[in-house]
Amino acid sequence: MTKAVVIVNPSSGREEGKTFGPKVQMELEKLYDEVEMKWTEKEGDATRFAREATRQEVDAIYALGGDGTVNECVNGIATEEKRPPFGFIPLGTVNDLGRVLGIPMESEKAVEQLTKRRKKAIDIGKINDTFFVDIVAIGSIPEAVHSVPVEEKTNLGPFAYILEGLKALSEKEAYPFKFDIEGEITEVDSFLVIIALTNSVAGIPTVLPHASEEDGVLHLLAVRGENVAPKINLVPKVFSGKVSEDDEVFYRKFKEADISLTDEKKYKTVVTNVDGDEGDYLPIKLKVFKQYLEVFVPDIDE
Ligand SMILES: Nc1ncnc2c1ncn2[C@@H]1O[C@H](COP(=O)(O)OP(=O)(O)OP(=O)(O)O)[C@@H](O)[C@H]1O
Repeated sequence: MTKAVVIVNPSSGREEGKTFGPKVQMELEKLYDEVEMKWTEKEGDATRFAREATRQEVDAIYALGGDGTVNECVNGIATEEKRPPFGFIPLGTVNDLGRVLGIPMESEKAVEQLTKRRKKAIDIGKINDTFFVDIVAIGSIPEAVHSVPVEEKTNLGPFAYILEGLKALSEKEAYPFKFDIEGEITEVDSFLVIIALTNSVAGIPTVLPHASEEDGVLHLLAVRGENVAPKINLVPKVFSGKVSEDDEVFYRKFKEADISLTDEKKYKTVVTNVDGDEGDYLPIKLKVFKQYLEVFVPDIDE
């Protein structure tokens, strides 16, 4: 007797969960004896459902939702010793992990692919006590993202973040970061720090061309500079992946790191963005868990 649990956030993206939920159920019933649908109502539901299902030792957990829902489900699974494979249909605006794994962005196609799949073990990261699957971002650009209205996100997709970020650049200053990367201390003034697991940032697959979802390291990129305005020309370079050529960018890969500020009084003012949603304030501890989670990806050879 095999069982899968499907966690649906009906509010994600363009609210397609309601339409696609039953289609996903029908498709997965070809693979599992029982498919249980769980509909989220509020923050925390997806984590709770995923943890309950993991403890029941179900054969697979699936999510239908945006990056926030995927993050919540992974947080429910990752704390447990025996972890079922995880699949998802991206319904949000950015869907970095979905892009990296080759999951179709068109929900109809992604549903069709559900039965033509293989498993792949991917890295996940941890910031303080929370797991993440994609990215931690800190600075003026990610802070601006927190104020992007939901409608703008839904209509413009990833560009909403970039537009909002560029607006913020003219007004904001950099923060005095202190990176403790496996014992090496570096102080960098920066308005944008990205810690990524994959090569896709804000839906753009070229930002960290050498990063891969299974390389067992976190990739940190910080744009150097005290004042934001003179650095504005660096942003297109960052987003076209030409970052390593520039002395004005600090880049390291690592397994564990602490990020704080040289000025402790500013700690409570600098908040992180974790997989697209607001996360902890600085200081933070980061760690990677190599090939820790099995995910379903489309099997293109089949
Ligand atoms: N039934 C619900 N109604 C409203 N909000 C919900 C419901 N269920 C869960 N939520 C909240 O919705 C949040 C955002 O969901 P999610 O990230 O999946 O969609 P999104 O914001 O449209 O996508 P993206 O993050 O890619 O932009 C979740 O973190 C959760 O707190």
